[in-house]
Amino acid sequence: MTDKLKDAKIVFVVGGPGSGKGTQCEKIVAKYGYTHLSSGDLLRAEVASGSERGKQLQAIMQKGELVPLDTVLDMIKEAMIAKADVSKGYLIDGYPREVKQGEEFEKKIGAPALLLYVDAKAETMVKRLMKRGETSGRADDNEETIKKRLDLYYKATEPVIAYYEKCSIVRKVSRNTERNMMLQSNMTSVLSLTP
Ligand SMILES: Nc1nc2c(ncn2[C@@H]2O[C@H](COP(=O)(O)OP(=O)(O)OP(=O)(O)O)[C@@H](O)[C@H]2O)c(=O)[nH]1
Ligand SMILES: Nc1ccn([C@H]2C[C@H](O)[C@@H](COP(=O)(O)OP(=O)(O)O)O2)c(=O)n1
Ligand SMILES: [Mg+2]
Repeated sequence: MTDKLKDAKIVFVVGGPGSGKGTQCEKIVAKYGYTHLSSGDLLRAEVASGSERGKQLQAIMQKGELVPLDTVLDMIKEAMIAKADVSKGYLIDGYPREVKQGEEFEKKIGAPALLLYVDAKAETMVKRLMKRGETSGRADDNEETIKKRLDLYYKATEPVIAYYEKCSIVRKVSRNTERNMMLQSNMTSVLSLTP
């Protein structure tokens, strides 16, 4: 089964909540035709289905916590396989959330070619999420949960970036300033929204 993904080009997209991961991924899809898989979107789709598993997931996400590793990984793998015949590569948005998740992904699916690090200041992220919360209908776009998501990001997810820096696959795009600070690859040169 995993054979289908043997030569898949994989890009992890990592950044804090509201840093703009989803927004940047859309731009890459438009330019490079990659398949965008947002782990958060996959989880929200499961919640929307009304399944028993979805109900459990909703409770976890509403608290700003992480859902169990295996659940997310299985969903991502399933979605990747479904697109394997047509995909030029995959943008895995919002995963890994902790070093362990990255290790498991590599064991069960494969190694990433690149990690795109979408960087934004905490203040910027909070402001954007509060604004998005006015219309998103997302149960976790509220002040209290945003704070928990941020704390968890700094504690669990930032170490993921340091982990992959060791193998020099991290490309950073800064969403704090008007212009992109770092345009280190073809991939990031398409990332040009104003903050
Ligand atoms: N002004 C400005 N707003 C942006 C930019 N990128 C994203 N946003 C807005 O910020 C909010 C968060 O962006 P998303 O792309 O949803 O961020 P995300 O990192 O996917 O966030 P999660 O879905 O919480 O993981 C959205 O309302 C976007 O419209 C940017 O470069 N400039
Ligand atoms: N790999 C993942 C991705 C998302 N989640 C859960 C926890 C997150 O707060 C929610 C929403 O994820 P999403 O990536 O859409 O949003 P944030 O970056 O947290 O704002 O889903 C998870 O537990 N594990
Ligand atoms: Mg998103």
